[in-house]
Amino acid sequence: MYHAYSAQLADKTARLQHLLAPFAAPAPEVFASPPQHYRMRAEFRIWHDGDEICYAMFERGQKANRHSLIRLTEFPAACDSINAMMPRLLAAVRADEVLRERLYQCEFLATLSGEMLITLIYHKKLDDAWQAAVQRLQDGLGVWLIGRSRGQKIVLTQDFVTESLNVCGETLRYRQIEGGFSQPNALMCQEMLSWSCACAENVGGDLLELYCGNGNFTVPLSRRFRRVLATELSKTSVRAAQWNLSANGADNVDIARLSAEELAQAFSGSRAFRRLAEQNIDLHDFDFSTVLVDPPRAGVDADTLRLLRGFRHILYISCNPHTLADNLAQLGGSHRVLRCALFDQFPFTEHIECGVFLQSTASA
Ligand SMILES: C[S@@+](CC[C@H](N)C(=O)[O-])C[C@H]1O[C@@H](n2cnc3c(N)ncnc32)[C@H](O)[C@@H]1O
Repeated sequence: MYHAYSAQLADKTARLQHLLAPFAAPAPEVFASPPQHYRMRAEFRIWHDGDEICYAMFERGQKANRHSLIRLTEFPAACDSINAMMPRLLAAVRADEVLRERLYQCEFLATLSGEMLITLIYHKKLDDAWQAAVQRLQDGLGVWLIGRSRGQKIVLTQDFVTESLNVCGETLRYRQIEGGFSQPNALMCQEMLSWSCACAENVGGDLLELYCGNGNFTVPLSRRFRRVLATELSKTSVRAAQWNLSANGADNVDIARLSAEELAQAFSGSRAFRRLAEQNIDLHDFDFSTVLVDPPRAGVDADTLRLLRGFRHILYISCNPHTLADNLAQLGGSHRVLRCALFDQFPFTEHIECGVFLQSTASA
């Protein structure tokens, strides 16, 4: 297993180096994951065969349909606590017709801090009988449960877990809300946060952050800048970020619900946003030295890239090195790569998560 893992990581490293070669990037700093039991999130379809049920998943690389569903009893990529909970949940649901009937999907969200949230998704209306049964299930399993069906979301106790991450020797607490984005590999997440903090050490000035999610990077980076303006599109994530900033004493951060595209418009002055004015956020009050972006797989759009060009430093976290390379090419030499890192978020998959730290060639 160890040998196979090293070989796949070496292959990913070579692929990343090849993609970043046109930008004279230094050799990547490589962060290895545990090869198994690294995922804090997992979701499964529920396979029904008469009164019998089991977990199922679509075969990797196949079209998602009934024929590509494979049944499974364990999921080695998921963390130990999810694997331990899988048979207990299944046995309890199997034994109760109200819980079992028309159960379609089940989603696990676990933390290093030992909490777990499970969402049960149904193709039926969730009534009082279901609610009584699921309350017994929650009491028996000692996890938080949520039921979902078309137009229904029933939260028994809470719809979040609280994670504890160690970043540069500091323990940070993060609320992760069901349905909001959180980094799936918590150990790699700690490495990404610590690496980003090391890049930002001694940079000074203010930080602009786009795609901030639940404030994952915002919290530790706020310690390394005078002020931070963080923006994000998803309401759920902004709600989580507000809690996370406050719980970790990050009181030098303004957070606004704006898309990256809207923020670029606000900067260019082509559009004014009431959401900024209502929070007394004036872009002129900041002295931005650095911009952090952590976009979805599609990368950064053209208008936002134009905005990025004006910053002395860019910290770019990417879940898709192909769009990262496209974006670096579009920057057209305005910045050079000072540091580069590979975080093996998803061992034994094609997926490469990486980061680059850029400095403006004008300020070099
Ligand atoms: C890869 S996640 C990163 C989140 C966060 N940095 C973290 O580490 O958890 C990308 C985030 O971008 C947000 N997002 C997607 N499209 C966006 C857009 N056009 N503008 C701003 N945020 C967007 C998503 O809601 C998600 O939270």
